[in-house]
Amino acid sequence: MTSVPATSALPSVGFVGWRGMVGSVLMQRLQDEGDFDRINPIFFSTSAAGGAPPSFADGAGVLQDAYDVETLATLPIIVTAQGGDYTAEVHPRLRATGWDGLWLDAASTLRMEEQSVIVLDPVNRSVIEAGLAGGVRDFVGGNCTVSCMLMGLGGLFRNGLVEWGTSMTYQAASGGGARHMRELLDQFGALHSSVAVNLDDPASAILDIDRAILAKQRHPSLDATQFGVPLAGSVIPWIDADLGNGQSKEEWKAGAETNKILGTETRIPFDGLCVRVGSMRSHSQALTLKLTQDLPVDEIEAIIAADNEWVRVIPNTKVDTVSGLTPIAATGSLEIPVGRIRKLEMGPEYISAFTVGDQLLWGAAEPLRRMLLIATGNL
Ligand SMILES: NC(=O)C1=CN([C@@H]2O[C@H](COP(=O)(O)OP(=O)(O)OC[C@H]3O[C@@H](n4cnc5c(N)ncnc54)[C@H](OP(=O)(O)O)[C@@H]3O)[C@@H](O)[C@H]2O)C=CC1
Ligand SMILES: N[C@@H](CC(=O)OP(=O)(O)O)C(=O)O
Repeated sequence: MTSVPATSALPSVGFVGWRGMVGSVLMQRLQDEGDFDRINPIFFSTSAAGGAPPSFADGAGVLQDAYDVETLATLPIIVTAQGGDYTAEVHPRLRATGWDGLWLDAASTLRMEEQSVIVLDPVNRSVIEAGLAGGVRDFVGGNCTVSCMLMGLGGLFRNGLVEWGTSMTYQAASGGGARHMRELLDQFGALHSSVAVNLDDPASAILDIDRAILAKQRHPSLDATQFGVPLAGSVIPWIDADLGNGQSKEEWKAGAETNKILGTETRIPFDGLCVRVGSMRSHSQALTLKLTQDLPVDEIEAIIAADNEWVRVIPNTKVDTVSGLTPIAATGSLEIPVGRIRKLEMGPEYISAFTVGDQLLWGAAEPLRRMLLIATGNL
């Protein structure tokens, strides 16, 4: 066991996975909001124990070994964005030592365990409070697509207005992590390079360019290690594991997690298709909802807009939609735009909606950051 510097009266919080995609965004949010002034951070690493702490953490000690459960067990709170394999390996060993600290996690491993709560406090603060009061010690961020959807459309769900729903997602490369983003950019670069000369010549034939791009996309030299197949200039209509029943795990999470977060007594059927697209960051989704009532569109919009301070209803016009309802518009912002709200031909209770959310903010880092604040009495 390594001794952890106990330099302050502030609660000590161990951070694992702070340099990954979710971890980096979490670190940025903690800095932006001055949250490091409220805690004593201890940084862990799975790959560089003994190394220098991150440059933003003034006075923090050297990196601790993220697999050393004795050291982890000295802390009252651990926040991890390291990933599911890490959680599966370390969490049971740590609990087996008798540790009863709070484990805050971005990975899906523990989400559906009976003794865990999925955190999204603007939507389920009461579930979180009940969990804390009832002795729950594992608090897990939800699936990014589910959390962003509920931040946008929670008003309809929480008012009992959704009979069932289906979502068709357009999920960004960053959903896979830091290495996936790099791979997508490398692919774009390689594709561009393969036709750069022709592109510079306005007289070149577009079909020649098209053929050359397709040849490059299909060529084994185009690195697709992370996604398995090329994503640049394509889409991949499968995300996460194959459950063997025709459904992907990402699709299963939509129904399972939505209902767990909401704490529904009667399950709301929610299902759809999850698709990886070549956007960099922010997940989009097109929704069809069957409402329990025939409400006018302006009333539906008002219910959505009133649910929390981050949701923004985008008027259903072309000009507002193309400027305000895209990953480029949503990225880097905590605002969740919801638009394309209209009645569908199937009947007056059927509506469409489209929403985009920065899946690294409300979809991952922000619910964990806020749970840390709740746990330390700061929210
Ligand atoms: N990406 C997303 O949108 C979302 C992810 N999640 C979940 O959060 C967890 C973490 O995901 P994510 O942050 O995307 O994963 P990343 O792959 O970006 O990071 C995970 C770990 O990989 C290690 N790593 C190795 N090489 C690199 C590198 N070049 N750059 C950065 N880190 C590297 C780091 O560990 P070390 O420093 O110890 O070497 C890091 O903590 C997963 O369980 C994921 O399912 C949840 C919601 C959304
Ligand atoms: N699966 C999501 C990101 C993610 O990590 O989800 P989860 O935390 O549910 O495994 C995506 O690839 O876009």
